[in-house]
Amino acid sequence: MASVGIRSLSLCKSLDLEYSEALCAKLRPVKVSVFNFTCKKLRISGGDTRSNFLEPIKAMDASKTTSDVNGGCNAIDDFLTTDCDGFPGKSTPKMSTVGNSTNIQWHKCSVEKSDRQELLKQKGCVIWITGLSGSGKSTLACALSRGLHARGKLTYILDGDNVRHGLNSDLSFKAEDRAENIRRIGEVAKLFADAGVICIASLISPYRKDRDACRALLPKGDFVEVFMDVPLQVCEARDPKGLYKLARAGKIKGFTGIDDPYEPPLNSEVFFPFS
Ligand SMILES: Nc1ncnc2c1ncn2[C@@H]1O[C@H](COP(=O)(O)OS(=O)(=O)O)[C@@H](OP(=O)(O)O)[C@H]1O
Ligand SMILES: Nc1ncnc2c1ncn2[C@@H]1O[C@H](COP(=O)(O)OP(=O)(O)O)[C@@H](O)[C@H]1O
Repeated sequence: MASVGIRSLSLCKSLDLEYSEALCAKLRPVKVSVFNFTCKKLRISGGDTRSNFLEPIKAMDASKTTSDVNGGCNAIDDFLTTDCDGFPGKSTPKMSTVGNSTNIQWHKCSVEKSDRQELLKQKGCVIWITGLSGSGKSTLACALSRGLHARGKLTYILDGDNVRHGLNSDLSFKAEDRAENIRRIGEVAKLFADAGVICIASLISPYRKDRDACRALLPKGDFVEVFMDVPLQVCEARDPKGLYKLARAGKIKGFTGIDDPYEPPLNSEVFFPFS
């Protein structure tokens, strides 16, 4: 009989998600609350949202001729990008070097994360599900997404297997490629959270250092690590894709849990122990 452990779920007050998937019937239902967000005033409302939204743009466009002489930073530009620092005639832009990218500049927009969160009435965050192949990561991710969707919350799943079909199709399973896989997914997850979306990342992410680096990308409290603490023997007995069998037969090299390490989290916010 499996049981559910929760180390800390203090993130949520306003919405409780009862996790009780049919597939996970053996698990005791767990209240997962991640979304404590008090909605402030909404700026866009009413049935005719689209045309209301355009009114201020039209009004500002009418004043375009007078402000156009002003370094190309006219009223409509102001509305779309209040920050005109990048335009000629304005303050000297501050250039940076990040990794191999030189002479780059962060462009700030007046529509910020908080505005998007207000619009969506939720808090953008990352729920990071880690565990061995076959531990139930995808099942939990999907159940969580379905439960939140039913409650009007916008979610998006970044599943390791799926992302490897596109963005990360150039990566193998050797250690440095796994690290790059996790780094990229961490960065994408951060963008989703910045968009105000509840991003559910579901990937083995076997190395602690890589997961911790993803955590460090987000403000404190916005990264919720969920550990599927299911023993190798259980995952191997499930073996839904037959990969453990192939790994044991030596047909897959470097398979997590068999001949590649899995480093369990030391302090995950949520864990699902199997007993
Ligand atoms: N060598 C090796 N080790 C582990 N897993 C392997 C391997 N080769 C292929 N697979 C399949 O790839 C899925 C894991 O991809 P991830 O992107 O989540 O892995 S990782 O985070 O980069 O370690 C994983 O899917 P899940 O079972 O959903 O975890 C496996 O089906
Ligand atoms: N709580 C659970 N109890 C029993 N079986 C489960 C549970 N969660 C998932 N499974 C089954 O285990 C297998 C692996 O689940 P999956 O979600 O694909 O794991 P992962 O994404 O970690 O590889 C699937 O056959 C799934 O139906």
